Order: sequence, then C-alpha cells, then structure tokens
Amino acid sequence: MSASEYKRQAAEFAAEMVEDGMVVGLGTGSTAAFVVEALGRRHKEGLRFVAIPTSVATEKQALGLGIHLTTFGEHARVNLTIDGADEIQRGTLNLIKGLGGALLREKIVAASSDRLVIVADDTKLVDHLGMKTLLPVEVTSFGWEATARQIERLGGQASPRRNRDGAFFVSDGGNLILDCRFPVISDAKRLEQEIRSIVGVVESGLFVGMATDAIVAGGEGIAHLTVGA
Ligand SMILES: O=C(CO)[C@H](O)[C@H](O)COP(=O)(O)O
Repeated sequence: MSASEYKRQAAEFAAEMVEDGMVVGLGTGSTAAFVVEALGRRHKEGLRFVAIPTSVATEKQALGLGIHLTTFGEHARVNLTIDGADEIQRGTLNLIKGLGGALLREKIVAASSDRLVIVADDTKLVDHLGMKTLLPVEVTSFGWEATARQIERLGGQASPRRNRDGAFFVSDGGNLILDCRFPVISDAKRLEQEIRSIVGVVESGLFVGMATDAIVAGGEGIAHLTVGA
C-alpha cells in the first residue's frame, strides 16, 4: 500500500473522533486534506459541527464541501483539531510541522485546542526530531538575513524556502519560511524557546507538548498513540 493510502486510513480513523456540536480545527497538507474530505462526507450525512481552517487551501476545500466555518471571534476554544505533521517523536508526540508552509496558523489553532490529534503514515515517526526533515521557521521578510544569522548561532543552517520559479515562498501570513538544518534535536523544548526569542522570528515549526494523540497508519495497521505510550 502507498504512503498516500496510509495517510487516508489515518485520516478516516481520526475523522470518526469528531462528535456532534464540536468546534473542529482543520489542519493543512495532504493528510489533513483526507480528513477534510471525510468530514465533508460526515457533514452530508448529518453531523453538525463548525470548523476553523489553518490555511487558505484548507478553507477553500472545506467551503467546497459545505462545511460551516467559524472564527476565534465566535469561539474561544477548539474542541478537537486534526492535523498532519512532518515528524512525530515517539513517546513525547513532539512534532516538526510546517513543510506545507502553514505552521503559524496551525500553531495558533493547536494552542487553543483541547485535543490535538495528529494523522500520519508511519514514515513520520522518529526517535529524535530533526532526523529526517528540516525545521521550518517563519520569519518576517524584513531583515530575514539577520534573523537567519541568529538562528545559525544556535547551530542550524537556515535557507529561505523558494518556489519552483526561484521566488521566495510567502506564507498565508505574508512571511518567509527559513528551512533550518539542525543536528538531531535532543532538547526540543529548549531549542523552541531559543528560536522563539530571536527578534524577527514569527513562529517555529517545533510543536512541543501540544499533540495529545497521533493516529499513525502503516504496514502493521493503524496505531492510536497517546503521550507516553
Ligand atoms: O505542517 C504541515 C503544513 O504546514 C503539514 O501538516 C505537514 O507538512 C504534513 O503534510 P502531509 O500531510 O502532506 O505529509
């Protein structure tokens, strides 16, 4: 079975966790898109919920499926957010997110969620963050070079993300993303604090202590992981 099929399996499983009357956070990326698709189906079958999307792309998809959207003006808390991730650390469920470029909105929604459920295929599980993927950091476009130098003082190599045409990738929030290569991250909480204290950093793709559950699908079936398990 392909990684995409495993992503779909994890997404379908997690979409069943949404209950009538919930405020739901909708993630971004290919796995989250399967969740939105499944929730569109459940909406048509009569499930009542409202959703807050984490990107313009997810907003468009949800609206196209007739899902009712809401805002933090109307709801202070999100009951359940379902989102993807680029790496999930076994045990802690600390994450690297943002290869899809939506990390700022994703973190705002995650921070207001009672439960953050991550959906992924099993290639995303790692023993230590930074083993497989770069760490995205969203920064203001003004002075990004100075911000990148400060990140490099922490031991990472920071490169601005570019589109295929060579132009800088610009996030939904109008910022740039620096993709940072760190040696394997042994203390995610500390690195997260150090990165966030740099002037010019808007948000980092390290999500520490935020995920409550991970639904991970692979050749051995679907696993429902919780912190510590
Ligand atoms: O953080 C993200 C977007 O900012 C995505 O959740 C992450 O990149 C995973 O994407 P995919 O489900 O396509 O593998």
